[in-house]
Amino acid sequence: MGRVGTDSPDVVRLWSVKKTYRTAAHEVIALDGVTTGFPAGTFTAVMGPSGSGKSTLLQCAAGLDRPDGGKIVIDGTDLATLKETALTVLRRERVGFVFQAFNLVSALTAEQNVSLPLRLAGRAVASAEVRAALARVGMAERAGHRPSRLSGGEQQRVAIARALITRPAVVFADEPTGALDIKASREVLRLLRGMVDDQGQTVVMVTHDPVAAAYADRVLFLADGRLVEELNGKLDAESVAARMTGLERSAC
Ligand SMILES: Nc1ncnc2c1ncn2[C@@H]1O[C@H](COP(=O)(O)OP(=O)(O)OP(=O)(O)O)[C@@H](O)[C@H]1O
Repeated sequence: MGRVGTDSPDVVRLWSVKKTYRTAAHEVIALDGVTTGFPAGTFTAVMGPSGSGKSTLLQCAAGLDRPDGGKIVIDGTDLATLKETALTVLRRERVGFVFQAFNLVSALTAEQNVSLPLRLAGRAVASAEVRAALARVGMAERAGHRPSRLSGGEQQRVAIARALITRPAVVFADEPTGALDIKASREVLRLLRGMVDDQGQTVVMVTHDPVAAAYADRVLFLADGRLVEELNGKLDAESVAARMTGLERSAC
């Protein structure tokens, strides 16, 4: 595998990443030369107007989609050096995903959903480990429930336990609170924040919500496929919202 130098503190790094979608009628430049890194143990939010390339950035950075230019390194491995099977293995073992729609398997209990990534990776499933993962997200009592018997917030907490069970190098979350009410959203954001603070997890989250973004250590702003600004340090929802409004106005 194409391991590269590990002197970078970034768990994921992108250099001049480009992605163009071509249809018969037209072509869209979704990412137009994005260079950035996601340092270990940090929480990054990605924001930007609709169509600015946020999901494409996340898909490429997570190895779910291939860019057509530039370079992406996850946990020391240059993704361009991996064939599809090796890329699938890297995603399964080194990357955790949390989606807006939870994406739990409806026929499986919470406990079975959380153990699924271990089974897929051919690893031994220790029931105590799975129970501990559910306990960390406050779902120990509901381990035997199927998703249909859980609220949206509870399903997302199970999805977070599932994302963490393989001890991934990085967790990518695409609008993880997009389908939740305010209370459930806050619980999910507190969990993501806690994963970073308590376990040194690296989290990258796409969101439209300035309140959600303010839980992060840093906010990247995309416009027309380019990184146009970054906020760091002590973030508050008002300043994130003000920056977003500025970007949306200039996108009109
Ligand atoms: N599979 C695809 N085929 C063609 N064009 C696409 C495809 N996926 C995305 N695009 C286009 O690429 C651009 C970036 O899309 P992307 O979904 O990454 O933006 P986004 O910032 O996540 O948007 P939103 O906030 O609305 O989800 C948009 O113009 C979109 O229409």
